[in-house]
Amino acid sequence: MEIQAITNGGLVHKQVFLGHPSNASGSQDREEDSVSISYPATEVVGHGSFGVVFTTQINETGHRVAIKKVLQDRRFKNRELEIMKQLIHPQVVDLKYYFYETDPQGEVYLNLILEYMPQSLYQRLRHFVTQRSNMPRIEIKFYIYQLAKCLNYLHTHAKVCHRDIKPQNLLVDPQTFALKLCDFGSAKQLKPSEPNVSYICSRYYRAPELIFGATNYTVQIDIWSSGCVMAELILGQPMFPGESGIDQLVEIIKILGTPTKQEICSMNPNYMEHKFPQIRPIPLAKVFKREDDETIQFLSDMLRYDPTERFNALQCLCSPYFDELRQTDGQDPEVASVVQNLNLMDFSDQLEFDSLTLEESQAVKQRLLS
Ligand SMILES: Nc1ncnc2c1ncn2[C@@H]1O[C@H](COP(=O)(O)OP(=O)(O)OP(=O)(O)O)[C@@H](O)[C@H]1O
Repeated sequence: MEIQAITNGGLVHKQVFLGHPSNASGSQDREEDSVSISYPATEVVGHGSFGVVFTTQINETGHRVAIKKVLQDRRFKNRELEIMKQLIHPQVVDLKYYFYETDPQGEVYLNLILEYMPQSLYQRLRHFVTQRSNMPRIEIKFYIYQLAKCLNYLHTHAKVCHRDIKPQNLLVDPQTFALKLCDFGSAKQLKPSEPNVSYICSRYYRAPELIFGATNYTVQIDIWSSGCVMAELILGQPMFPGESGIDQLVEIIKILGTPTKQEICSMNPNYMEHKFPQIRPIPLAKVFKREDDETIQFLSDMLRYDPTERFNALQCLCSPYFDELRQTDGQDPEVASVVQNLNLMDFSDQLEFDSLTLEESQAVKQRLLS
């Protein structure tokens, strides 16, 4: 779903709740957490599977925002809202406010007022593809680094799995190269003791354990999707363009080869007895002919069948592939200025390393900041 806005003059006045209420523990909507705002009325043009998104500017703050309107089932809390209220990170689209509306038929709608970003990564990539050119390697590196930073925060601090990482849900500003994750409509806090549905995530980006129908999957499914996104930015087209659920597995096997018994066991032990045709892997260096060793190695670390062998978000951040962003001596001044403006080397102990022991976090910091 893409968004557009047509302003038709009139001002809308709304009493809205703050996206991050002062009393973080309470999920009740409290009057003391509400403010009044106004914005020019906009006509909705884009429709998605769950709702509509339009854009406007808040009069009181001057902030450009995107308003996502979704049908709200009165019987349940909205999971997207509950998750977004908790998330505060530079690489997550910020929930500024929210409000409810009832239409003449009595249907309740939830409106999420979000920080605005000019483009999706999907649109950005199309820009290069239509020009028959490639996205510059350094631009890919800026985006994938921010995605890894975002997932490290989501997975370790917030314990949230996004479950729908794809270029359409990664919003970018091509002027600054900032990237922010949006659409938490499929996101969930995964608990090891509770099963989760496997029919989530958009087809091309689905981790193999989801295709195998696993219900005990982990946040590592987001890393697979991120590997697919990175591959797509390099290739200019999806790496595994499956035409159906099962064809998706065929596309993966065509490149990575048939998974071993142990890999299948790690994805879903129920498939152990299943016979798969034996296909040999194609080395990634052949698929990505013009990429250097670090890039190939990093892609293969993200695109592993076994979710426990697949890099986690922090391992991704530590990959030599990103050393170009960390280099201090002789770094290209343009790269250095993007790194500085986006605060890419800024880490908050509390948000980003709180799953590590003191020793581990010191070692990681040395790697990340050297
Ligand atoms: N904060 C934002 N700033 C700018 N554009 C946004 C923003 N949030 C969403 N969009 C645009 O709206 C599209 C749809 O948003 P989102 O994915 O949250 O809605 P959805 O109903 O879940 O859509 P879909 O059916 O594509 O899953 C995004 O792909 C993006 O193009």
